Amino acid sequence: MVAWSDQERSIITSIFSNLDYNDVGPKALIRCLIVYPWTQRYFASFGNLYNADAIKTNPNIQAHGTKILHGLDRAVKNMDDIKTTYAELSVLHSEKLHVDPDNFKLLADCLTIVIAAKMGSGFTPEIQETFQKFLAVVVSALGKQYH
Ligand code: HEM
Repeated sequence: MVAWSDQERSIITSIFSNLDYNDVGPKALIRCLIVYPWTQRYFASFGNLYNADAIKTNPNIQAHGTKILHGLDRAVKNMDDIKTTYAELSVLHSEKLHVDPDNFKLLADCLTIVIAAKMGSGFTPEIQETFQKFLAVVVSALGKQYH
């Protein structure tokens, strides 16, 4: 089990409570699809992903980016049991969507970049340390049902 100090809990809660999910979620997913174009293959049913502009303005991508942030919100609210919280989501990504679990890390990195840009100098190394720990637990939990 992962242990969280009170300080780490308050850092994670405060980062997320200050985020606009409708802004940050789409930006992170858009960045992932442009920077790592092979991730586009999972979104074949989402319509036009022909170039960066098409990806940026695709309403299905925007909606899905927001959905991912709401997915992360569940981990924030269940920090002591992220593994169980994500068991079903892990099965979905593995068995139904066949998403290569390496991609979780790539999306997590894109999210870090978007949040760092938003927070500016407020995204101190200490804040990043806690945020990376949180994302590492999320990525590991999402990969748990792969075999
Ligand atoms: C931080 C990592 C991620 C989180 C928290 C997350 C969360 C979610 C959530 C909440 C859903 C909706 C599940 C449902 O409808 O019940 C979903 C669906 C999906 N995810 Fe992820 N996801 C992550 C990473 C990824 C990555 C890296 C990819 C592919 C590169 C991916 C591809 C998909 C696809 C294709 C769907 C189904 C979309 C649809 O057809 O509506 N996910 N994800």
